Amino acid sequence: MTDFDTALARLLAQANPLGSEVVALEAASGRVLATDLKARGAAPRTAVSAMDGYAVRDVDLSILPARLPIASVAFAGRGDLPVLPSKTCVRVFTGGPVPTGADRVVVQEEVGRDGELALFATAPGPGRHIRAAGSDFEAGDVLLAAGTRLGYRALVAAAAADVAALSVVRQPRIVILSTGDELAAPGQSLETAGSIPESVSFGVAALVEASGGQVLDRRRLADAPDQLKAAARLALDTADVVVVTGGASVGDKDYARSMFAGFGLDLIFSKVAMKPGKPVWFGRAGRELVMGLPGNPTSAMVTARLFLAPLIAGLAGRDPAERLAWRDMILTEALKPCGDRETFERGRRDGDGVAGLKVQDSATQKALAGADLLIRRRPGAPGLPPGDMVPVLDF
Ligand SMILES: Nc1nc2c(c(=O)[nH]1)N[C@H]1C(S)=C(S)[C@@H](COP(=O)(O)OP(=O)(O)OC[C@H]3O[C@@H](n4cnc5c(N)ncnc54)[C@H](O)[C@@H]3O)O[C@H]1N2
Ligand code: MOO
Repeated sequence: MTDFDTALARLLAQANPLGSEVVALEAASGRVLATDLKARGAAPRTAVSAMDGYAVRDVDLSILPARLPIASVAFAGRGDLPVLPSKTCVRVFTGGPVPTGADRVVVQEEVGRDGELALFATAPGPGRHIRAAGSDFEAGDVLLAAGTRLGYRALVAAAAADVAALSVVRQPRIVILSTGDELAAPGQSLETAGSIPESVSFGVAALVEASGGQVLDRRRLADAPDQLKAAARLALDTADVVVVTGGASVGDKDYARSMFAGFGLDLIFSKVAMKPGKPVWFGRAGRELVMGLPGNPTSAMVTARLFLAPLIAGLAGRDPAERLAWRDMILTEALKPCGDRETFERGRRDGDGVAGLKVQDSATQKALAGADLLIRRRPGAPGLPPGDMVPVLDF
């Protein structure tokens, strides 16, 4: 049996970004840049006005009041640079090009009008209201470095670089195989004696997607070795990571590992000294990674959260450590002593603190829904009173 930290270290050694691919900007949300993103052009390309008003030379306002004819109008989108003849002004709007020679834009609230004449009665304030060409960025500037996750703010910068497509880390493709004769599609289990709704793959798929992966396929499989082998072959042909649920333990029909044996499965760890989730295993079959999750739903989700989420994040080019951000939180209720296996107790937020759930059964599905935190407990740790600090992870 491998201890938890060793298993995690071995897993993280495999959690490296996959290759890159080019995607349209529209499809880039949440992806990770594979290369630096440089601006095609400067922003702004010419000096533009920051306000609606009148572009003027200071010398033309040296005697006040001043009356200046409006030489032309510059809305945002005007393609040529306006000319500012001496002793005139140019009517400008926010984002419109400011003529060369203009010292400032006087905001329109400070300017009167008499037909095509603009009337300047008072000295303008200190603001010039001009955004210089290239003041945001110059052509060729790196706007986003390789490794940047394209969240909603970064996407604005990416679009501003004036590119239509981006080189991003390839999204890991995942196939989930749920094994067990007893499994039925939700909505159909009551119709067959002995069957139960297959629940785990729904949680695993959502966790994979939240971690940056793409679920290609999800299959329910009976405990029939030939069928399992065929499904393993198909999954390895299409996926980067195959996740198998159930059949991880020592039962007579626990085939999860053996179904990959013919495809060169090399185990990286198998059985971890943790509770719940002891039967979790991880390996490589050729270029593909395979993870076996225990069938008990809470065990499956705890191990998926602790091992699968950082693995997918790392393959997707994200920092796996983001998915392992343990922090200390105050206990609001006492905790019992920990047994001899490292334990990931399910907890819930309780005000600013955390309380362990009453139900700690690894098969529970109802209590799982309310378990928003994991509390990490070292083997042999003593019971703890309310007020003590414990390490927690968002679950
Ligand atoms: N003699 C031993 N028995 C067991 C051991 C052991 O070490 N020695 N380990 C126990 C532990 S710990 C766990 S966890 C379970 C996990 O075993 P498996 O991975 O082989 O899981 P199954 O036997 O296939 O299923 C366990 C349980 O979960 C239900 N299940 C399975 N898949 C799903 C699914 N996709 N959706 C919903 N429910 C599922 C299944 O019906 C079983 O009730 O083994 C212990 N036994
Ligand atoms: O350790 Mo199992 O994964 O709890 O029931």
